Amino acid sequence: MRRAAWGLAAVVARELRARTGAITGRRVGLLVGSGDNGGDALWAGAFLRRRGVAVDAVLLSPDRAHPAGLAALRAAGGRIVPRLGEPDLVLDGIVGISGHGPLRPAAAEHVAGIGAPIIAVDLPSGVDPGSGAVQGPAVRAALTVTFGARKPVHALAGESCGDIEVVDIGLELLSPSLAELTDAEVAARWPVPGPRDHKYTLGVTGVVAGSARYRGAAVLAAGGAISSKSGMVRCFGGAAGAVVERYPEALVADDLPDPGSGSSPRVDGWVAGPGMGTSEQARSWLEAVLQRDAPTVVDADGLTLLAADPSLLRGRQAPLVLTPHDGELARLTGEPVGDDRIAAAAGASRRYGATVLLKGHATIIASPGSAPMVVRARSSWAATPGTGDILAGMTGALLSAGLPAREAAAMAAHAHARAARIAAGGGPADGGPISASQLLAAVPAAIRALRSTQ
Ligand SMILES: NC(=O)C1=CN([C@@H]2O[C@H](COP(=O)(O)OP(=O)(O)OC[C@H]3O[C@@H](n4cnc5c(N)ncnc54)[C@H](OP(=O)(O)O)[C@@H]3O)[C@@H](O)[C@H]2O)[C@@H](O)CC1
Ligand SMILES: Nc1ncnc2c1ncn2[C@@H]1O[C@H](COP(=O)(O)OP(=O)(O)O)[C@@H](O)[C@H]1O
Repeated sequence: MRRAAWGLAAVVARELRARTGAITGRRVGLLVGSGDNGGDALWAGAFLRRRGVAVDAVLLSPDRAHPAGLAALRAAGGRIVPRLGEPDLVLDGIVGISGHGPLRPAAAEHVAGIGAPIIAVDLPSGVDPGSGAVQGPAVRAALTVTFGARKPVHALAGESCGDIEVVDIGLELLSPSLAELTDAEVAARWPVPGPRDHKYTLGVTGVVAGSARYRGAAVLAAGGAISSKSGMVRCFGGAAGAVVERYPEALVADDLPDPGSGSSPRVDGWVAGPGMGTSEQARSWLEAVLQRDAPTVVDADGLTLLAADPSLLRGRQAPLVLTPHDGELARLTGEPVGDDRIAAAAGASRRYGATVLLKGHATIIASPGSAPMVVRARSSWAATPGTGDILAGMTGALLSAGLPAREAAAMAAHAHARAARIAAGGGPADGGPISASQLLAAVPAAIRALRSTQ
């Protein structure tokens, strides 16, 4: 605990200097709960006293405050107070990762009275450690300091956690229960043509998308596939004309050829659903795609059709990726997504025997038999119509290149989020509004940026 608290105190001292220009003479308030999390805050307070910081602590359960931490703070000249005055920074040591439920009323009252930035110890108290859900009063931190490794809550509740800082405590940690690819890992797996490659060797992507009503969805899905890698893209459906107008490189047809006809063109991975509607025609196209022995992404209207008739998957063996938003996941499972998005995605994954990519600010990827993965968007500018159609195309392009379903989904979401940030012109100020077309135009730049990390 002392090693963790030492690291925590070092971060607090750094933040004090960055935010106020000094350490000595500044004021730090501690909100201290009954567990080890409170102990970390108390010990950190004791270390900060040695650097000339005035430290006041509110004990939310005075009888159960960590005895050694409390003794150390008192010995170092820290004060126990009924309320925090006007500190420069506050440490939230109310509850740690064994906490549950929103802040209790007394803690909530103290938190509501704080005007200073809050540094959360391990996680912002009141946020559910497993799901990241905020179901009542909770701390909203400027910075969260955690120990040893990030935990799922840090990805799932990014807005409550603020920036995340991991303090090394020299322990051999178990592998995280929620995996996340780094930029370099995505870049290393991205399909890149070599000297012996040609237009067929990186995989042909088939896109069944669009209708008279949703012409744009076909253009965006095809564009997502075309922009993600070299290799051929074939588009089928009621908006094929719109696709080829925008992308002369796409091979298009109004109908899906019968696989038994002999004239069926080669396709190594499919995308089915964006904008294709839920007509009888759309259903029969989805059925035809799902009967083929090639990896497939089902998105949008394809998910609605699948939810209405799961027997469309009968006999299917080839890899399948489903890319629902919350509404579509609810259709697939028959119940609302709820607060535990990992459990919801994992449940659908088991039910359909598929990799499920549940879209959102934290996108969850659940695959049968594997640890769930998360992709953090780090910006919310992608929340605009048509961006999901692009993601479906990108995922299909990676599947057709031969990547396993779970990796293809996580890599596509990772590059998609990067493209959104590039298009928004981010930086510390987070940029400004984008349309789906602008996100699509930034996909090659996102891949270049990822590859430059290698
Ligand atoms: N330019 C084009 O051509 C474009 C064409 N597009 C195409 O349009 C077709 C319809 O797609 P769609 O997703 O808009 O409608 P649909 O599946 O009926 O569900 C919508 C309902 O679900 C719910 N909902 C809950 N959570 C949600 C969430 N996180 N994100 C979104 N919705 C959420 C919400 O209900 P609520 O919870 O508000 O009651 C909402 O009313 C599809 O083929 C798509 O490809 C679009 O891509 C846009 C660009
Ligand atoms: N608040 C948000 N923050 C970050 N990304 C978001 C947010 N809301 C949606 N997205 C992303 O935008 C895309 C929206 O997809 P979707 O809902 O299918 O839209 P559409 O059907 O209009 O294409 C997904 O990639 C999703 O992860």
